[in-house]
Amino acid sequence: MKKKNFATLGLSDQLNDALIGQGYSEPTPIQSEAIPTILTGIDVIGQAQTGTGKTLAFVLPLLEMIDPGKPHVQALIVTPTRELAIQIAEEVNRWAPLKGIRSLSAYGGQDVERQIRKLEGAIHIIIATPGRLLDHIRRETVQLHKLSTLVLDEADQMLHMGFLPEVEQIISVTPSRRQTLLFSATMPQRIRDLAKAYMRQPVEIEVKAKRVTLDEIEQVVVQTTDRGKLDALCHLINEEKPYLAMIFCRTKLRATKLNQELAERGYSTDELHGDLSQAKREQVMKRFRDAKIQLLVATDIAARGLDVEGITHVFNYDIPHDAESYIHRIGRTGRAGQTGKAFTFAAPRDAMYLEQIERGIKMTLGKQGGRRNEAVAGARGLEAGRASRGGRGAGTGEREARGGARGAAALAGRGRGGDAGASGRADAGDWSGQREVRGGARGAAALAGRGRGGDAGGRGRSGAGDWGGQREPRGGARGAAPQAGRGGDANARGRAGTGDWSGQREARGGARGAAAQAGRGRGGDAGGRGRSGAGDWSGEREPRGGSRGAAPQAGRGRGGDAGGRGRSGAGDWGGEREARGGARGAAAQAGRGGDAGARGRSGAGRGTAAQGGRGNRGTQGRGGTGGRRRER
Ligand SMILES: Nc1ncnc2c1ncn2[C@@H]1O[C@H](COP(=O)(O)OP(=O)(O)OP(=O)(O)O)[C@@H](O)[C@H]1O
Repeated sequence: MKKKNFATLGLSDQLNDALIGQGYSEPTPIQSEAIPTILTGIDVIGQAQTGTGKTLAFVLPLLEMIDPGKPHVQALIVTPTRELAIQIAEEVNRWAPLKGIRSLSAYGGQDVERQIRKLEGAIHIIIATPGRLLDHIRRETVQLHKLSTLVLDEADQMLHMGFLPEVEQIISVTPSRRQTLLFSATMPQRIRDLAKAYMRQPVEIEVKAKRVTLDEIEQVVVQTTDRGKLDALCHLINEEKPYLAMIFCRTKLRATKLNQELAERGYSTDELHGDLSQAKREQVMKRFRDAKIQLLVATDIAARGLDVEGITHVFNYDIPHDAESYIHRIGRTGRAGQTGKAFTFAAPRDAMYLEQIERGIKMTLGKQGGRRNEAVAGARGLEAGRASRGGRGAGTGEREARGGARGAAALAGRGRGGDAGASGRADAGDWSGQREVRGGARGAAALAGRGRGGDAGGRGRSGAGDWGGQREPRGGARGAAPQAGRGGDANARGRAGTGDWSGQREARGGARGAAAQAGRGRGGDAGGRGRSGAGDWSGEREPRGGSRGAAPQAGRGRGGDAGGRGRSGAGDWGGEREARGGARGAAAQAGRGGDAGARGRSGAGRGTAAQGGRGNRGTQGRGGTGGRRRER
């Protein structure tokens, strides 16, 4: 069977080639279903889980349908927040110039005059928040009477009370024969019914999943008290050591206060909410995206749509008041096939909300006392392993070997990737950790075999993670594989060198930089090479972030885009204790890309150290896989 790519969905070779070049060799399920339907010109309500590629599902057909020869606004994308408008505008701008399409983003807090000046040339597509768009409509600086397609992203929120009047005003100045597209991860029935009043016989595309939330996100409720919350949060942060984390609060005031408290305790943190100036909002988002801050304390303003690579954890410091908010908040992690963890703090008086959330997501969440219940988590991992029959997980851990073999099996062999015709295979992660070797072989398999990497016909290979950690070598071989095999686009190779390390103390992040983005490639764009040398270092205490600098952007380009290579050297380092995160970089995104006919390969992380060779039998181990609010 011919492998699906974007051209088989009806997109031009030009866009298809560019997508492949950027590591998007295979459409996600929502893209496969929505793109051809949208191209026929009919109305669509599209629903799929968070982080599954809905943005490109509507952006790509829009770009295909716009005629750059016609000097008027043909497509409009409306989003609930400025951050989302900026993010989508960036996505549009990645591809629009290829087709000679000009776009404009219009959102509050930005200089109107500047926007108006930009509007003087022909603009084909506008990405906007409702308030600012209405401002332009009133000033008659934007005319929508020839609009062909209107997209409401996060449609359920846009049609909720807070936005509905503005959306109706916008709709009233567009042609009635326009195409209307609605997308969201959540679409309550009452909103669907309401939406139909603004649509013409819409086709409803819903990518069915077993659950509404992603399996890739481990969800835990932390039972606490209002007074105990801050300590419980800090305890979890210290224990979990997120790479990037989002912490959600109910109000702007509470977000500011929590941010201050965390800063006083020495955390790398900042806040995001609607009381900040636009310049500050943009600066915070940039610093967070660049991993210059580890924690982002936010209100629900940041709950929807934001796609920031590297968010490993979401903390609901204040419990969300409905299931939709919960789904979107936790959906900031576990995106595009990665794994993540979501902790929700619940005080006794939050019981009602918790019930509501559990009803909404149709599952009962695991509960913990103030401290994580190690045994429960450990057992869960093993259970998952058994159930999925992925690889094998030999765990001989003794205490708190939490998560243990989980990766080794949980998702092994499973993948999104590794689709039809491909073999999905992941070796197990052997480990014999003794204390808190948490995360263990996780990387070794967690996603290995999963897929995106090493898609049908391609190879996704990742070393296994053999290691015998002794004290808190957490994260261990994780990098060695998590996304390994992911990349390596058509005809390209996504390769990441290994992460050699012999960490000693808190050498956290380890070789991570060396590869974090390695092979990933924004860097080595079409025809080019993204290469970065290794990051040698031998930090001893808290050399956190490791060789990160050495490579962060290395090979970034989704792996070495079409025809190019994304390569990153290894990160050698020798820390001593808590060499956490270990070889992670060595592969974290390594190989991202590696699709059709390509190879995504990631070297292993040789662990020579005190903490055990976390690294992997790796080089060869095959993981593989075959393959309601207003804008604030
Ligand atoms: N075909 C693809 N192959 C690989 N990665 C993809 C593909 N399509 C999208 N992605 C990536 O997946 C990530 C999530 O996509 P996107 O932000 O569109 O998710 P979403 O479904 O809109 O999520 P949310 O519901 O949270 O808004 C992005 O980083 C995007 O670049």
